[in-house]
Amino acid sequence: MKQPLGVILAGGLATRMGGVDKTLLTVGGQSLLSRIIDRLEPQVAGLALNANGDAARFATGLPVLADSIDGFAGPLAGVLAGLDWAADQGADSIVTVAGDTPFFPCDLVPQLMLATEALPHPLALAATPRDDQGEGEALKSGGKLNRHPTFGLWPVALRDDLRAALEGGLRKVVAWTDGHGAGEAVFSAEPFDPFFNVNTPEDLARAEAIASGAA
Ligand SMILES: Nc1nc2c(ncn2[C@@H]2O[C@H](COP(=O)(O)OP(=O)(O)OP(=O)(O)O)[C@@H](O)[C@H]2O)c(=O)[nH]1
Repeated sequence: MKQPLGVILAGGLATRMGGVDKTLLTVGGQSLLSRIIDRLEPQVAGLALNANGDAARFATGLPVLADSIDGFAGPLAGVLAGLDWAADQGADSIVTVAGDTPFFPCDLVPQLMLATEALPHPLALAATPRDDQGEGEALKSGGKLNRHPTFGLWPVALRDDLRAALEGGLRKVVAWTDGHGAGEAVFSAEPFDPFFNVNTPEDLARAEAIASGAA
């Protein structure tokens, strides 16, 4: 399988953060966007940012992909924008990461690719053990997992299916991935959940503490 392209999802409204661009917030003196680029770039064949509105505000040099589905249809709209871009590039798949999640695993992409080896499509979501059970228990096959719908591997071959689903009103990511037999790549949630994301000012303070080694 070819190395996927990477797409950073930053197309949401960030209402809990007062409508600011969360990717431009800084943690440890570095913007979330720059942290995410540093972590994702070595794992993918090329990168783009999914965001709506004026693209110039990001000033990263990355292509900025706007949603093609009207009315803030959620992260799947960003996945679709990424798949359309990837099709133009002649790529087979993309990996998405959320633009408000600065500590995602450095082996995200290879683990997602491994999780789809025996599947008809390169389609998988990242997951971590649920909080209410021990890590060892959850990592055993059949353990209960939290899936992270913005961290996935998505096949270009399913983009027309995804567009039709979105145009039909589908918004829930796992409803679509479950319908296509998506795999799961399971990551440790210790010492903290690597998919912890910054939704509120309190989350930003926690991210600062993690980055400084205090949490
Ligand atoms: N392209 C796109 N991405 C979205 C949309 N809504 C949310 N996202 C992205 O999906 C991820 C999870 O988003 P949410 O936490 O639901 O929304 P948010 O905008 O981050 O924050 P809230 O408005 O406070 O819920 C983030 O990476 C968002 O940028 C959308 O309508 N379009």
